[in-house]
Amino acid sequence: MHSKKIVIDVSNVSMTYRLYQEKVDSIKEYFVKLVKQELQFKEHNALNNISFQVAQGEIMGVVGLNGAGKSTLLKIVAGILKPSSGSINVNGNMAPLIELGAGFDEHLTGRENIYLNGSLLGHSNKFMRAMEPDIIGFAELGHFIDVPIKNYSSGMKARLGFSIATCTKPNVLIVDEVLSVGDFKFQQKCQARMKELLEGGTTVLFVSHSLGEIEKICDRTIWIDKGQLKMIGETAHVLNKFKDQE
Ligand SMILES: Nc1ncnc2c1ncn2[C@@H]1O[C@H](COP(=O)(O)OP(=O)(O)OP(=O)(O)O)[C@@H](O)[C@H]1O
Repeated sequence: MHSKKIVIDVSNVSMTYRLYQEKVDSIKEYFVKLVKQELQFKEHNALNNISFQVAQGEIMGVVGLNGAGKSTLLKIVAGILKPSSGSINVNGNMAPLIELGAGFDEHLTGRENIYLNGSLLGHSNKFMRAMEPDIIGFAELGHFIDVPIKNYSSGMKARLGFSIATCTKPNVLIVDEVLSVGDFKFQQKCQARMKELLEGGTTVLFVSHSLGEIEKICDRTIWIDKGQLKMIGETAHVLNKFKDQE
């Protein structure tokens, strides 16, 4: 393990959210209170000094009870959230399969959003033009591809998001419960595509509540408990301890 290249390096990461206590009735009132520093908030420590490394080709699972901090951790690794302290280093091109379609513009059509989302993922227009037929075909949106996204169901949005995020073979995949996207037929397609991506050395960080799924695919697993890294190690061992605690 130690001789392998480190692809994900998380070092002393902490995350504190501010939970505002007061109810403000308008944006104006919010800004007035903000400027006067009258907004009361409580701080919530969602992650506390987390450090771990994932080596090239390793599939790392993340387990923990509701609210433990798993999604926060994934969003930080994916660069969607900035940690309050600590650092993250990711080596390689990453496809975050979390909050699928979060970067979509509701007023643009599915086809236009392919280009928008592609550029957010760092792809050129020319590249996205080449990928467009495959993306549209996989998402199975039919004529809806030229309809503004605001008319899509949440499943349709997620299908397009998944299709765009996986149109290239990334070497780092960040996955949050993505296998529950869409209906069961689409889930099977997602699983097949995930399997393809996993073959051939992709490094993965994978959050799931399905311990069976984690056991099936993860080499090592991290257990997050109330924002703390409770345990990291070989999957079967960590899952046994995790189940014992519940
Ligand atoms: N934007 C936010 N603002 C304030 N608090 C937040 C925010 N996002 C998450 N939290 C809080 O941080 C903690 C960790 O949340 P997170 O979503 O990371 O947990 P999780 O382990 O992914 O949970 P679940 O299994 O339920 O999805 C929770 O207590 C949650 O309420």
